[in-house]
Amino acid sequence: MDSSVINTDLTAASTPLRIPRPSTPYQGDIARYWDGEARPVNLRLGDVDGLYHHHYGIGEVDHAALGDAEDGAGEKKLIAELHRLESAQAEYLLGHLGDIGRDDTLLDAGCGRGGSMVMAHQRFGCKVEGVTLSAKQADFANGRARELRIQDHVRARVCNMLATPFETGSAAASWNNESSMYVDLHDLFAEHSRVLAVGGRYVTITGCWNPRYGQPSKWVSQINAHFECNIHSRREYLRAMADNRLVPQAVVDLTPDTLPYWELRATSSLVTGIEDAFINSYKDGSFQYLLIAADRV
Ligand SMILES: C[S@@+](CC[C@H](N)C(=O)[O-])C[C@H]1O[C@@H](n2cnc3c(N)ncnc32)[C@H](O)[C@@H]1O
Ligand SMILES: CC(C)=CCC/C(C)=C/COP(=O)(O)OP(=O)(O)O
Ligand SMILES: [Mg+2]
Repeated sequence: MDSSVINTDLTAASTPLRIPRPSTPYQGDIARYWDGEARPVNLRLGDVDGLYHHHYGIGEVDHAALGDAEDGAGEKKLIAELHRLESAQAEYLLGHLGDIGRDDTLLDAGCGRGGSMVMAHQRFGCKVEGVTLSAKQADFANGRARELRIQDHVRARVCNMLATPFETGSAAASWNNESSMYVDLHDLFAEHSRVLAVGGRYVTITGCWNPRYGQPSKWVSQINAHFECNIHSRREYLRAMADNRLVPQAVVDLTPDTLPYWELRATSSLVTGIEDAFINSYKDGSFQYLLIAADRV
């Protein structure tokens, strides 16, 4: 059997999905990275309500909801608060997808453990197709969909987001939530542009380096090394979109909105060591947390 072939029948949810080989050695590294990922900062937050995210939070911290962090109850409240901010980030992204109907199909490019896919289905009642390089993540996301009995609407598959099996023009909207720093942006937006219907909406929330700073700062380099990713500049996003029939309708600098999340996270027992790089680079202006929503024209 050719293991590079992917099942392209989108209606056959119960058909076992054959796992494609990663296209490049780098993608093999990224698949292994996410297959092996089990950080408490992600799993314990997901355990709060069963929505498992691999992105960061936005919004004001509700200090009244936080107890004394020294005792166990305080730690639990802090985890719930970090999770609330991460879910608020996903809701904010979904709020930029436009009018989505129950019969529409959405694409989550780099879907992780599927938290945003579940939220999208719960919000719009539509189908959501996700792709990730990690078989462990896809299994996890599909397991959650089965537990929620929404497996006929929410499905993750192991697939390269630069070459998906989805039909041309089949998606009403698509997004990357903190997953575009693993791919070439021209290749990425060419594929979104192909899969999106004309008039469809593309949204990304991403960290990008700020061309006004000059070059990627040492903090940005540290984040790249930590996650084995390649953070692009804001300019690259806008240029690659323009080259692929994606016309920005909203560009929102979420940097001030994500800083409270990081400052709270830095006080928790779940720190991973990357907190200072985010806080310092957001504060020195070398790095930005951005939402871009674009129309496929
Ligand atoms: C930081 S996680 C974000 C997960 C998810 N978007 C979320 O918000 O929870 C990055 C994701 O991008 C995926 N990814 C990276 N490169 C990819 C590629 N070429 N094709 C498909 N998925 C990819 C990883 O497998 C991982 O699921
Ligand atoms: C904004 C940028 C540059 C993001 C890089 C991509 C990334 C690893 C996101 C968070 O994943 P995670 O939730 O698994 O990370 P953590 O364990 O730090 O919470
Ligand atoms: Mg996380």
